[in-house]
Amino acid sequence: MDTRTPLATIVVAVDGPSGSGKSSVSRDVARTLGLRYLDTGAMYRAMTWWMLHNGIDVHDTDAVAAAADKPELVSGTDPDGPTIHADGVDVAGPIRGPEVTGAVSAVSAVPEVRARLVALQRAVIGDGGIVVEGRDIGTAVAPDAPVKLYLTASEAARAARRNAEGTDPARDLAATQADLARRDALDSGRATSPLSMAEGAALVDTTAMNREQVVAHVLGLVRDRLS
Ligand SMILES: Nc1ncnc2c1ncn2[C@@H]1O[C@H](COP(=O)(O)OP(=O)(O)OP(=O)(O)O)[C@@H](O)[C@H]1O
Ligand SMILES: Nc1ccn([C@H]2C[C@H](O)[C@@H](COP(=O)(O)O)O2)c(=O)n1
Repeated sequence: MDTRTPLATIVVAVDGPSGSGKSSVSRDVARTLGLRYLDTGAMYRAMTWWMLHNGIDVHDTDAVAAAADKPELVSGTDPDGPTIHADGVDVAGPIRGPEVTGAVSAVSAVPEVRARLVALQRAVIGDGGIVVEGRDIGTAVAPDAPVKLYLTASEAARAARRNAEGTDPARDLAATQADLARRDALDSGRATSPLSMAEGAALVDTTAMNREQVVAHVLGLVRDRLS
């Protein structure tokens, strides 16, 4: 069977733990190939921002479930400038703050939230031509994607990369590493669509690779599947 796919309809599914390089590598790959780019983590963060902004207790599963269909969430897919709006508000900045980061795993574990966002993600994917990154893209959102990747790196490497971003110079490496480990455990341990490597996915351990090397490797894997 010929499993090659035209570039215009390809779906590249990229999963992996926090800080493994999913967003940066996916954006570079999409930009290079002229594909769209979808950051599904930003959608879970925007949902979480909306819950906090509207006074919903993010640890009250019933309250989160009841509100899951309320926010209007719109994702822009230009890899040069991805956007995310909740009820018309540009939330790209606030969703990266500590309040949302601390609450997003709890909100993401609620099945009604996942069902809503998976439906939105599939609508954005449409006929393809896109790189989609998150935690469950190859396992749940687009299991038939022609290219499925699982990016990972050691916890120490991922923490060092996060700290090198310098957004919080006071933060020490051990605290960053502990936060990554906490979020990985919650994301891998939840009952619905836990973070795991999809069947047929290529494992890319980026611990000893720089960003350019990872992008070149991934571009090779994608080009192998193009018709
Ligand atoms: N191979 C690499 N070597 C060194 N630094 C890298 C590499 N890949 C990505 N980075 C850097 O590591 C940081 C984390 O990468 P990125 O945000 O892409 O990870 P992520 O998997 O999308 O994380 P999250 O799931 O938390 O959003 C960024 O500053 C990025 O530039
Ligand atoms: N497909 C996805 C994407 C993200 N999440 C959750 C789990 C993450 O901790 C959180 C934030 O994602 P990030 O911005 O760090 O990539 O969103 C998920 O459950 N499924």
